[in-house]
Amino acid sequence: MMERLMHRAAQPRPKAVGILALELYFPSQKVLMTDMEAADGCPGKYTVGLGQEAMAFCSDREDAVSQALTAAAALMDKYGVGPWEIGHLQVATESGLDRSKSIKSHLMALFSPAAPAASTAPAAPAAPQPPPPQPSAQPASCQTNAPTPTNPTSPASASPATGAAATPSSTGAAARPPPTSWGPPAEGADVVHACFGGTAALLAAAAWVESSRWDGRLAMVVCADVALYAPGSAARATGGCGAAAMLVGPDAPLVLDPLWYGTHGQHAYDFYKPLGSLPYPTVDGALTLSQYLGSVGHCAVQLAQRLQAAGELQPGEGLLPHVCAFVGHAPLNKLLRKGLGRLALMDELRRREAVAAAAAAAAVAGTAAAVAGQAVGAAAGAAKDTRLLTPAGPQRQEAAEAEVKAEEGGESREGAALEGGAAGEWAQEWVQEQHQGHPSHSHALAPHLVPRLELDLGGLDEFLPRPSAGTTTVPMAAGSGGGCSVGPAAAAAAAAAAAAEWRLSDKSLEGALVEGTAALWQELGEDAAWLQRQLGNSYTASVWQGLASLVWRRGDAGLAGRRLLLFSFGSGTLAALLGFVARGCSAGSSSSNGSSSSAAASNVKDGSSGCHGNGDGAKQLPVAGGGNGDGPAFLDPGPRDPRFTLESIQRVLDLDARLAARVVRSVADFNGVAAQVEASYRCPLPYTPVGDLAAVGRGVYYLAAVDELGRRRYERK
Ligand SMILES: CC(=O)CC(=O)SCCNC(=O)CCNC(=O)[C@H](O)C(C)(C)COP(=O)(O)OP(=O)(O)OC[C@H]1O[C@@H](n2cnc3c(N)ncnc32)[C@H](O)[C@@H]1OP(=O)(O)O
Repeated sequence: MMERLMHRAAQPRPKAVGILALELYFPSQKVLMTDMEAADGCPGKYTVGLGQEAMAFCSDREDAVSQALTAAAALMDKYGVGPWEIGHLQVATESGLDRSKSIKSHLMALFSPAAPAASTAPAAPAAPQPPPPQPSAQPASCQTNAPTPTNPTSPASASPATGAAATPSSTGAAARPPPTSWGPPAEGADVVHACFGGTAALLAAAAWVESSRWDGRLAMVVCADVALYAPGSAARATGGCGAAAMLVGPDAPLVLDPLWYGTHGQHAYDFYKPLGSLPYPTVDGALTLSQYLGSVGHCAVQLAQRLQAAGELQPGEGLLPHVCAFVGHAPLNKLLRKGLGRLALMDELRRREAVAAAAAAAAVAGTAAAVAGQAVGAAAGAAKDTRLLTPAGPQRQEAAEAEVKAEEGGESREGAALEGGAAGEWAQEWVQEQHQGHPSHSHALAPHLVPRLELDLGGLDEFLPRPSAGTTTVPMAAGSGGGCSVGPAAAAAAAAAAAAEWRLSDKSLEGALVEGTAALWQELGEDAAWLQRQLGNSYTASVWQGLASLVWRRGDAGLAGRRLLLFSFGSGTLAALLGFVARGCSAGSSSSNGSSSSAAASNVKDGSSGCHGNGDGAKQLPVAGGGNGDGPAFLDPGPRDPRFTLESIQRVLDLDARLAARVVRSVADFNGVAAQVEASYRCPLPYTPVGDLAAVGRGVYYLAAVDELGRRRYERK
């Protein structure tokens, strides 16, 4: 037994684990924000103030279960993936309908070896138990029905599942033949943590693929939610709904970079769903916003520290010049823009810290040589790569002078020692593997994106290092006044935490950051936010809708070889900044920077590669970062399964057509449908949904009935 385990441990581990395939589902109906503004008498508030265009909504025919079923089934259809290929299934939601029975258990109907499910009817019932007590008053829109037959097959469920939402094998690839025996993906379960659940599920799926328990199959992650807020509440216009399904496995076109990972967790009652008979959350709107933006800061600090410990980021170097896109959880578009502004602020803080630390060290050493060397080196690196928020006045002058001096002195940051630090040896291995032996990845990758910005950052200097070593006075969080004396390590941690939340409630700084990063937003944020603006919030699925939007708009040519930064947030609070590296088939990114590698070229002559269609069989390497010339090359041949490439994801998404097919409903219609959904939470059993089936597209799962024992039956149209 031990030998067998050791043998498995010695086998090569899966590489480049990440997202292989991505599919979305959003319902066919939407309400326009301009119409909601007119109805609420607040022109401009939802379109300009929140930055939204439209909100997707659904009737009581659809819920988190039906949407999860639709997205998962459509993914398998369109990518030609057989149920036997999936060995692990995670589901994320915050719109659960049952406190015990998981959504995953409903999805298992798709993995029956006997037959794929067109209907998810419950099996023959056990001896009926007395139904739980129900509210005596039956809402006007409730409809009772006769007890549901035990194993019904409706005409709809017998029809093939095709249509707008699910076109079988859109990638043109057939599912691999089933093995003689296979088991359903029993591993994995529902994950609940507000909107962060999808990311937690994705990380768990990736961890399974990377673990010694991996059986060689793929993992699937499904995120589904309905965001509906109480009528008349400030949050009403920030609803939405939808689902995302992803396949996770090795040799992915969107690789989860284990180094690019910064997290934050905190207890807060900003948004939650206490037990009750309504679908609405309890929201402290202002607190949700500060939790979100504070989490951006905390995650950025953590991520930068991790990268610096692994030698991937120099002191003073910012995160944003290393990424080609920013994708975020999007309750409202304006918040995403503020999030990007906050990231830019964190980069600026790092830059100033490095300048101040070097100056403090030089002051302590008291030598002119130290001033010329360390201070100038750090300042120059920072000034060169992180000009997101160019300081005003004397500091700007100082930074500019330092940059010039460094360039004159031929300072090279490539020579910086690689620190193992907390990231440890595995991190260095990853760096070596991915970056062809270049330990540092510190080129200014996207300096052309960096805007000049005049900002009053008064008070920021309080956070910067002082010449004295040892005991330090740590400034407290914004506006709190005095500080306290602590040791250096604790001081550093406290200063980092305080910096992450620096002037969080300052609306004028917030506005200035949004304005100052307007051009950066167009470059990094707009492509991902494009879809989210048109759908509204769909909680766990939101951030993956952003990723889909980015792939749809940029495709292989605009993403291959580049890194994107994804911010996931869930109230309560958990958050993460994650880096993905896009691996493509096109030579676009490499031809723009002129880099190639014969070693990598020989790797792709393998006929099984998903990236062999570029003429001479010798694929040019994509390059990390913005592709402006001198970034280190990734040493891999790109995705290997032709079903799973950036191009196939883009083709499957087909977002223009799907968005165009949606139907605009009036605010009155939306309110009527939402009232039915609310009523369905209080209806006695058995219950038949009242929502119009004509609004359910072909290939879409819907709720057919709820029986007298509360068992829900879904069918596919
Ligand atoms: C829910 C999750 O998914 C988890 C999270 O991420 S939590 C983070 C986001 N929180 C939520 O989505 C909670 C649900 N939503 C809400 O509670 C509320 O919609 C909200 C708190 C986001 C806003 O509610 P509000 O108090 O009515 O908004 P209010 O602050 O008055 O106006 C919003 C913006 O529109 C602007 N605005 C207001 N009226 C305007 C008008 N007529 N024209 C143009 N702009 C206008 C305001 O100036 C404000 O802009 P800034 O924030 O940039 O200053």
